[in-house]
Amino acid sequence: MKKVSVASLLKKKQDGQKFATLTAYDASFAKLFDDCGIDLILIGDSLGMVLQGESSTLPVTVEQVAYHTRCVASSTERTMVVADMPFMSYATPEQSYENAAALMRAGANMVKMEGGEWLCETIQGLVERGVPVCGHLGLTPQSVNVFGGFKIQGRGDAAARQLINSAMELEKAGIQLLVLECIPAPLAKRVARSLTIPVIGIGAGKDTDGQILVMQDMLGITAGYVPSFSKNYLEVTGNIREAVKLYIDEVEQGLFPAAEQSFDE
Ligand SMILES: Nc1nc(=O)c2c([nH]1)NC[C@@H]1CN(c3ccc(C(=O)N[C@@H](CCC(=O)O)C(=O)O)cc3)CN21
Ligand SMILES: CC(C)C(=O)C(=O)O
Ligand SMILES: [Mg+2]
Repeated sequence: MKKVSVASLLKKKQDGQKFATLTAYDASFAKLFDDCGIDLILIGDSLGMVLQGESSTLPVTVEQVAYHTRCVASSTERTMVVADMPFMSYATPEQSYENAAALMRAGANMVKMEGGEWLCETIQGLVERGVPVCGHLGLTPQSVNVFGGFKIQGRGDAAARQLINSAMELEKAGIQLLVLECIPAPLAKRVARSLTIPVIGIGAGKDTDGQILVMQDMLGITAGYVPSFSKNYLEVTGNIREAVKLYIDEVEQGLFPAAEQSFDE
């Protein structure tokens, strides 16, 4: 089976075709998502919250993400595999090379890092050394202590301008995908239209090129807090495979996220 690549996601963007992605942390769900046609699986550092029961993503280590990346990569054929670089594992370019290498050796096709302009040198260095990079802007959960909680970002003209500038600088530095989390829908739409690369949203409205959800949220089995921008698809279908297929369908048709799962401003 032909593997999904950045080029195929870029083609979807250019053709105006939306795509669905999910987090996964183990072989069984990863295989199920791969079978259902999920284009990209993220081994998110959300695993600290949904697997370990922590109240933030900060305790997660590179070794833990590498372990779960191995679990996912070993059972997937078609889907792209992206691994989160955990908190403080990419504070300097040198540190990022070593830690990204561990995740790539574990089977990732790309690594994801949270942050703006300060990351540009790191991104350029990684790409030059053969590591594809996905950016992440908006509500970047590793900065929860700076934000003072999991709060919507990018509200107001100044914050919006700042986020658009950051996105353009990251693209120039070499990211091939960008995640936008928990920002007003109109801002996410502007960013997606301003960039050539595919933009994947979570709590960022329906006008990004792709969508991502934490798998436990879309199955309604999350221990702890469930963000308001998620939707329980298992409740609708009563069957996991059908839930995943319905999610893909709703994303492709532009039905998810609806207004109730988006922030206007
Ligand atoms: N289960 C789960 N789902 C996620 O989407 C997720 C995680 N865990 N862990 C890592 C991060 C943290 N995330 C979060 C967590 C909470 C909110 C939250 O409380 N959002 C409020 C908006 C707050 C505001 O209005 O400013 C919401 O209503 O959704 C958002 C993202 C997203 N990620
Ligand atoms: C919510 C997604 C984008 C993420 O970073 C994670 O699952 O850790
Ligand atoms: Mg993450």
